[in-house]
This record gives sequence, C-alpha cells and structure tokens, in this order.
Amino acid sequence: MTDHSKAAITASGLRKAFGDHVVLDGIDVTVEEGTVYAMLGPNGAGKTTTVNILTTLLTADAGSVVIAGHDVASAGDAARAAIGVTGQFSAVDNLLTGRENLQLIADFRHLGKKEGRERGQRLLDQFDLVDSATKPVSTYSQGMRRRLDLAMTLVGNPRVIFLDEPTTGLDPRSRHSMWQLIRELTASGVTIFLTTQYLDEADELADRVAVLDGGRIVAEGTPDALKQRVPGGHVQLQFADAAALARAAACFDGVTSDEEALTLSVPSDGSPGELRTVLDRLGRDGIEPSGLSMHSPDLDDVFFALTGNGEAASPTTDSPEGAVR
Ligand SMILES: Nc1ncnc2c1ncn2[C@@H]1O[C@H](COP(=O)(O)OP(=O)(O)OP(=O)(O)O)[C@@H](O)[C@H]1O
Repeated sequence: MTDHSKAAITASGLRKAFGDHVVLDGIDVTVEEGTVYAMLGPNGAGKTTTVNILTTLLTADAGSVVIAGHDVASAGDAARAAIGVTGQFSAVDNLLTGRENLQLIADFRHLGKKEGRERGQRLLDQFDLVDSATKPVSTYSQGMRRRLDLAMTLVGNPRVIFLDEPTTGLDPRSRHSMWQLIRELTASGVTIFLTTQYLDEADELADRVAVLDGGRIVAEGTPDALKQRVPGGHVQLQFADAAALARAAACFDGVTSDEEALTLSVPSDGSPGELRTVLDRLGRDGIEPSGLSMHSPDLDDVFFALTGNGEAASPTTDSPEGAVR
C-alpha cells in the first residue's frame, strides 16, 4: 500500500443529540488521503448523522471537523468545495436524461459549456452509461441510477467523497460494478468515506473500518486486525441424521448445533492440530461426520460480537448475498 501520511478527514469528539436522544456520544474519525474508510453500524446507529455532520449538512453539538485541511466551522465553503456526497436517496432528476442531469450539475458548478459537455461525456463513458445517455432517468435500472448519481457527484472533481450506503438495494452484479468504480476512484487518489450495512462490502473495499454502536465507535482498524479481535473461527461438521448430531454435540463444550441442517459448529482456531483433536474425539465414540468445513472469523463475527445487535442491522431492502443477517 502507498504511504499515506496526510489526513483527508479528521473529526474529534463529535456529539449530537436530537432532543434527549443522544445519537453520537463523542466520536473520533481520521481518514488518510487516498484511502477508503467504512463506517458500519446497525440501523439507527448514527451513520447518516455522522455523514451529515462531516459534509456540513448538520451541525454537531460539540466537536470539530477538518476536511482536506479546512475546518468546517471557520472555512465551511472551502471544505464543501473539496467534497462530493452521494446519499441513500438519489439526487437525480427522473424527467431529465442522464446527460442532462450531468449538464445540470456542470452548469450549477459554473464549469462552462465546453468543459461541462466534455466532463459529462467522460463520466458517461467511465460509468458505462453512454447507451442510455439520451434516455430519461425514469427508464433506468437501480444500478444505472446509482452510477449516474455517483457520476454527478464527480462532476465537481471532489477529492473527498462520501457514499452513504452506496449499494443498498442493488443486485449482486450492480454491486460489483459499483465496487469496481469505487476502487478506480481510490486508485486515482480520491478519499472515500462510506457507510454500509454490508460487511463483505467493508471487507472488499475498506482500508480501515469503524463499527458504530450506541453512539460510540466500538472498534476501529483494518479489516484483518478487527477479525483477529474476535473469536468466530469454527469447524462445521455435517451429520447424516439427528441421532449422530446429538451424540456429537455431547462430546464438546460451547458448540452450536443446527437440528434442521444437521450441522454442529465447534469453536476452533482453524489449525490442523485442533481439527485432528475434534475428529479424534468423535472417533473415540465411533461417530463419523458426513462432511466438514473450516471457518475463519469474518467481519460478521466482529460485527455481532461488538454490537450485540445483529437483528437490528438487517437491511430493510432486499439483502444481497453477504448482507448482515
Ligand atoms: N432530524 C432528526 N430528528 C430526530 N431524530 C433523528 C433525526 N435524524 C436522525 N434521527 C435519529 O437518530 C438516530 C440515528 O439515525 P441515522 O439516520 O444517523 O442512523 P443510521 O445509522 O444512518 O441508520 P440507517 O442504517 O437506518 O440509515 C435514529 O434513531 C434516528 O431516528
């Protein structure tokens, strides 16, 4: 990885309450230039509130925010000039075509006719929207709308981009194409702050991940470092019938058995030695599993261990594979 020494986003001691509901209870965020920072959290954890404060749409009750070297309290305009925001609710105008939407933003940014047209064309190319450029957005698929929304964010050439749940509700193919676009943006030096409910998305894209829960950041680090913090590795054993499953379950402490799937999860560090111990123990009672697989801890394990609130994290839209369940 490149050596990133400058922070694109620094927030310290952010607090926000709505009435007596404390949503953010003193959070600190540092995002290095040219990296992807993912904020994870169950529904209602305060992710959008954080994005709104970092992007100056909302004022914090306490704390400070510096974006691309500009303090939002004293140099809000300069901070805003450096950022682009793509929210959960698309900003595109359905009645206009893709090209017209891009042109509108270019005009709004006073880019000048020629430059606006050229930048719009480049973005249509980059985001694979050329064929639909002259069709009204009302005819676009969800994935196309999200791509156009992100393209519109890029018209102003922002150095820091905020993506609030960029792939919620997208089908797997559209998610992957969005991920690819995000990777290309970071490769060009752009800094990305994204919120997501999808742990695999954070794992795929983020250099650092923060888990927000109860108004605080309960864990922060690289995806690998976070995975090392929680147990979650296990051997999953499959059995041919319920009787074998029950006998096997009695051999170990701390196991989880699934009587419908006829599987047993035995906590393990995933080493060959531990696997041998498990199989030897079953062998002593003459129990033979019909299949087995090893599982290393993943971000799901981190999330559930740290938030204790897995159910609340279920997305309200269709969940693509890898969503929080
Ligand atoms: N303007 C507001 N007035 C009152 N309460 C608010 C306001 N905005 C947000 N909240 C509350 O603050 C809490 C955090 O909301 P926020 O939208 O930041 O969460 P989130 O983590 O983004 O959730 P989701 O994943 O559902 O988008 C919620 O309980 C929400 O109801």
